[in-house]
Amino acid sequence: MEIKARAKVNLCLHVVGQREDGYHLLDSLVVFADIGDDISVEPDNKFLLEIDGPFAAGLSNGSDNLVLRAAKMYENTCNGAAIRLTKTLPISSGIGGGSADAAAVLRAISDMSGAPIPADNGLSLGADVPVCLMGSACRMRGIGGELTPLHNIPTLNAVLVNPNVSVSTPEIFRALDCKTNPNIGDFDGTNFLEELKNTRNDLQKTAIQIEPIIADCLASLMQSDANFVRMSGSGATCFGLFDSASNASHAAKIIKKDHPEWWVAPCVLNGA
Ligand SMILES: C[C@](O)(CO)[C@H](O)COP(=O)(O)OP(=O)(O)OC[C@H]1O[C@@H](n2ccc(N)nc2=O)[C@H](O)[C@@H]1O
Ligand SMILES: Nc1ncnc2c1ncn2[C@@H]1O[C@H](COP(=O)(O)OP(=O)(O)OP(=O)(O)O)[C@@H](O)[C@H]1O
Repeated sequence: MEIKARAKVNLCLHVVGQREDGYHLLDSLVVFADIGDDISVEPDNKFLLEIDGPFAAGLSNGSDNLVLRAAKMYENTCNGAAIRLTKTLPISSGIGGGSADAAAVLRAISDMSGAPIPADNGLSLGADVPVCLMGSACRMRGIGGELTPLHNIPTLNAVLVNPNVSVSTPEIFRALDCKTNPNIGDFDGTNFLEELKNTRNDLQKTAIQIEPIIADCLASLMQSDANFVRMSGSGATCFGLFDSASNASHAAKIIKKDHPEWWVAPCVLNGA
């Protein structure tokens, strides 16, 4: 079974509170790209993981890999699975690569073996796993597990830019100076870009303080005539939105030419 573990983009991410256990309460609009990691899953008598692809070197195939942690949630309901992960998304980059991989494996083993998806929808593996299991535009609240589907978000031509710098999600949350920001408010998508401009990524300022190169990514997207730019998740990946696929592709070529060491990916967000 072959599955695409699609990149997640937080169009906005408001930090609206903090629980006693330290986890933050979020209010986020999440969409998915048509690009991601590739995963193949076949039945086996034990759980095995092989990794290849451009970002394979940053990961071990040991028991800490989210793919194996997801697979082992089926230890009592499935004999095993041989899994291949082709890692094309940068690691610790704010586009949920690890969570998308985990969600894809939860789905694949459930389909393959008939075992039900775990009751917490993978939340114990990572706050982004439930939204990645949903795999379509959602408003995400709570610590990540409260999901409401969104039907009025348009299909978006985008460019994702990562400066090849890993960002630690806990470090960014810890360094926030305000953890009680306002919620998103009403968002029905009828005047999408205008409504989006009234939202925020409350992690962006802190992420730029820790990794100033994120500001360069945002600036390069602005200079290539994006209609809107912002950082996704805890960074460092930034996205720009464009009028057309050809404008996005043109912008991606220019940014890559100026910054050959960056990961630059034109894509479609919230496509069919
Ligand atoms: C920033 C987001 O990507 C937004 O979509 C997610 O909230 C993070 O999702 P994730 O990487 O799957 O996060 P996890 O692996 O569950 O958490 C990593 C760390 O981020 C912090 N964390 C995460 C989610 C959350 N709601 N509050 C937090 O404070 C915690 O310190 C946690 O130990
Ligand atoms: N299969 C995997 N793919 C990516 N990262 C993994 C995987 N398994 C474990 N990890 C670990 O999980 C951590 C975060 O990975 P991930 O790439 O999902 O971060 P992220 O893109 O910042 O996600 P988010 O947007 O959810 O914060 C890293 O420390 C990484 O080493």
